[in-house]
Amino acid sequence: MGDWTRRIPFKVDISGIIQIMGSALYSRPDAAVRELVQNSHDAVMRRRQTELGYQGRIDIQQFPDEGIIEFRDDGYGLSADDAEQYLGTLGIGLTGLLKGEHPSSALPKGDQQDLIGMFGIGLFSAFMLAERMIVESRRVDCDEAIRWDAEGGTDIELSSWKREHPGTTVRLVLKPHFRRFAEVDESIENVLKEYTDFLTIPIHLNGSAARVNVIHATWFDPTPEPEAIELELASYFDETPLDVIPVQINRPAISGALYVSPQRTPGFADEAVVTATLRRMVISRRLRGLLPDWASFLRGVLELKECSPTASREDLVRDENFAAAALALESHLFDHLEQIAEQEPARLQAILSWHRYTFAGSALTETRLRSLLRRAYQFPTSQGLLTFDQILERSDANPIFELEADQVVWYNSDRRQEGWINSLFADHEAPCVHALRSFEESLLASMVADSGERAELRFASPGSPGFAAEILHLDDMQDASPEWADFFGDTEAIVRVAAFDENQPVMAFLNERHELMKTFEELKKGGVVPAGFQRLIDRHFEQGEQASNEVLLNRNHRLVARAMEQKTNSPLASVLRLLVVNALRTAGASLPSTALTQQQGDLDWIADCLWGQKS
Ligand SMILES: Nc1ncnc2c1ncn2[C@@H]1O[C@H](COP(=O)(O)OP(=O)(O)OP(=O)(O)O)[C@@H](O)[C@H]1O
Repeated sequence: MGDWTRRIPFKVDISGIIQIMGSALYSRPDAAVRELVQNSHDAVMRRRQTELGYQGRIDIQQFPDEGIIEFRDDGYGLSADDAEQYLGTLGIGLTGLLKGEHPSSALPKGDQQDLIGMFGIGLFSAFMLAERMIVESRRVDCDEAIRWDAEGGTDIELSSWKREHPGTTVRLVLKPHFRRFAEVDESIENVLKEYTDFLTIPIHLNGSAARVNVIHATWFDPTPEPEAIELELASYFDETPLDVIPVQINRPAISGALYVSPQRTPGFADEAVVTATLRRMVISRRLRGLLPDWASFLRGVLELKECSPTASREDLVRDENFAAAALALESHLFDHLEQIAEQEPARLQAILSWHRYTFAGSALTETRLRSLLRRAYQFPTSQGLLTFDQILERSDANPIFELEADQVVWYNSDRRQEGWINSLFADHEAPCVHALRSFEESLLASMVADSGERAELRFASPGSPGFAAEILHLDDMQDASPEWADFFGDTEAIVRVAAFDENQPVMAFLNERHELMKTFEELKKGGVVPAGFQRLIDRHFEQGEQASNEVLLNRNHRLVARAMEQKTNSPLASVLRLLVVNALRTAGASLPSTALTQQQGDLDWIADCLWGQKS
């Protein structure tokens, strides 16, 4: 056989496609209810555009005995041609053409923007629930009505029909295992509440005078009352907003409202969850990825006019319009928060303290958030709660001691030292920040780094430059000699000597990193350390700062002075070591077991010297 070429057309297996539409495109069978309501909505909207004073309504009627459910509207209706062209053509709907979504559309894109449909496939979702679908319709400008009758995949029967008023009735003869949609009110009510609450067209179930979709959705109005938004959000989401953020963005067009949830989210790995609507039809109640990661405490409803739904209308397409909406929302949120930082700082502080961990954690990577937090996030300090800007203002470095830094920010990270550090800083203009909660130390470090090269963060401990001179007013501090350092070795503390208040022999300073390391070692002894925990610890120590407790011996104290004049094997040296161990333990340090054994040895040695060796 020679070479050959043949042009073949793409082929479509209609019944196969309909089968897929009915089983795999939508994640839930009740999506068909939404699609049919949406078609009625569009028909009513079209008629509203042509007839002044016409309101329109949608009726859903269940016939439990027959296993039938009907969707009725008094909207624009269909002519015989419309029905032939659009009802049975997969992929083309008049709605999409009217909106200019389809390539063959004659209309400029942008007209008819109140209509929801666009793909020309939604009607077929009915075959998820139904084995047969009958559409009866009369177009507003036609005298004759039509009847369109189809079973999934077979030929469609189109015939003339009688109908008094314009509008459309879609009748579904349900598959046996979906008969509940004809029998149970709630099965329909729940779907309607989930998707259609915000539609402006009233929907009535089984002839009831009350509409099923009742939400006013003030937040979609062009100039809504803030109080009304707050009340409606509270009733819709069933929680009290801590702060309401109305959203009216023109480009890209987004409207709605967000609010700060009073629920503390478990961690900042969580995402904000918003209800997204398109032409007021709910697309998703858990839309992710739209709000910035740090805004996980936000909830709300947003109409995203320029975003596109996926074909199943269960999510939004992550395209450039979605990205633009996300960007605009982030900027809107910042503008809002920055505005309340200016106008109502107390309110912002209340929000920050409620969602402290989320804000502080996220501000580590978000510079704009961090600069907002500088003005609003309150750190506990030796002078009470202060924002970073207030801390920096009070932390001017003393030019006599500091050549390299304009500001020195002191911090303590160990809760047990809070009172002790406060007493040391009591007569200082500079506060000491107690960075006690997780992230606060890193947040503080990032804020100091943001303040320029001439701002420094220092640990409030004698090992830090300037601490002894500036804070303790000690200008003679020295390291203990190697012999003495070795003598105190088992305490694992760095020992220094200086002259201070003669009644206080020893000062002890805890180092939180050291203490953490000890806890970690204990854990290790007890068994395997979980990998995640190990990584956390490693990261914590990566910052590479010293990790030792510190002790200052007072050379003004009689006993210390005498002891240090002698050798380390003198009984007085052992007394001194007992004082050091005691000071560390009083401060809350965890000491190695060798130091505790040594304490017993020291006591025995002192007793031997006083009273002679035990016989
Ligand atoms: N109740 C109705 N009244 C008038 N026309 C209707 C009605 N239901 C369907 N149609 C017509 O049938 C077409 C196809 O409907 P279908 O639901 O398949 O697609 P669509 O609504 O256009 O788009 P999508 O797939 O995005 O929902 C519609 O565009 C509309 O012209």
